[in-house]
Amino acid sequence: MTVSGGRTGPDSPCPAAVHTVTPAERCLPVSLRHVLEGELVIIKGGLHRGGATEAIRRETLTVVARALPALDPQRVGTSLERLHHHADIAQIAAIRTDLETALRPLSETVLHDVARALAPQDAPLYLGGHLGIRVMPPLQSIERGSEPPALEGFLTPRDAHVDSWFNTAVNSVNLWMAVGRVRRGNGLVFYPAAYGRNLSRDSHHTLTSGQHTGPPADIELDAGDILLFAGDHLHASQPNTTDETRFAITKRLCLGPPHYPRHASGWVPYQDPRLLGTALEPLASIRSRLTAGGVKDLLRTRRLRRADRTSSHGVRRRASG
Ligand SMILES: O=C(O)CCC(=O)C(=O)O
Ligand SMILES: [Fe+2]
Repeated sequence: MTVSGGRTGPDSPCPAAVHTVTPAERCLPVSLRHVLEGELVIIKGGLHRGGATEAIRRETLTVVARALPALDPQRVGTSLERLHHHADIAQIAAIRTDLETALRPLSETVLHDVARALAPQDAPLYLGGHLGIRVMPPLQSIERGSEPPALEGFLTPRDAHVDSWFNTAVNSVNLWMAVGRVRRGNGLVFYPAAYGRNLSRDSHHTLTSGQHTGPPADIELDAGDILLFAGDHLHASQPNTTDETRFAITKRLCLGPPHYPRHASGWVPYQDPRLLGTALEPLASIRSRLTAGGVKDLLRTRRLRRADRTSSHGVRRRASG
């Protein structure tokens, strides 16, 4: 693991507080309270537990083979990092979308496994429904103007932001799992000096310029490492200037019941895993639903359903009339 900073601006390199832990058989010695206080934690090889890294890569290769039937599987081999040599940006976008379905069960299993190994903490854990499949090809392999819109942070880089500006709880911890290796030039950067500060953003939910954030720190990971960070750490994708496609998966959990910011643009549920597999399972996400964000989301969904029904009625009437 390497942490370095000072890529831009006049600030001197900022040593991010990074703590590396090696997982023991059943337990991960990590304080999520410290993570929420700003510590960045790398669980070395955390995704290798139960063979998850290999299983994810295998499943991904199956999806790639299905999406690119003309491609000789030998040519991709096991090297997902070379995906951009075989597929253009539209094909990579389609593969990424397919992976959202193909990798969902495995990612859930990993989240539950990591959460079990992290317990006990000083508050119960709530597990997020979010799944981020982040496949980022080198920028130079993307023809200008051909990037699919609305995939910032998932296919193309996302500028500096904190996660609760989107749909995440303010007390959520991001499990950023490196499926392939992450190097300087294709990973994430953090602005540790900005943590906990009141930051302003634009309508695109990214940081407005001119605010003091201190120097960025970037982090290198080996395939299979899991980086834990507070979602409200200011962070950004590094535009991929390497010659490798970078692949990470994100899941999230909360320490204690989720708290949503008032001005979030969306909402995701978090489940109480203690209720899963019991008669109370239907109530597992109640703590997140009975919040202002959850109620707003319910009303929004109802409105959309009603609008959908009205327009399909209209279509039927028009069609039959
Ligand atoms: O992987 C990336 O480049 C963006 C990740 C991110 O913003 C997140 O996981 O919250
Ligand atoms: Fe983020």
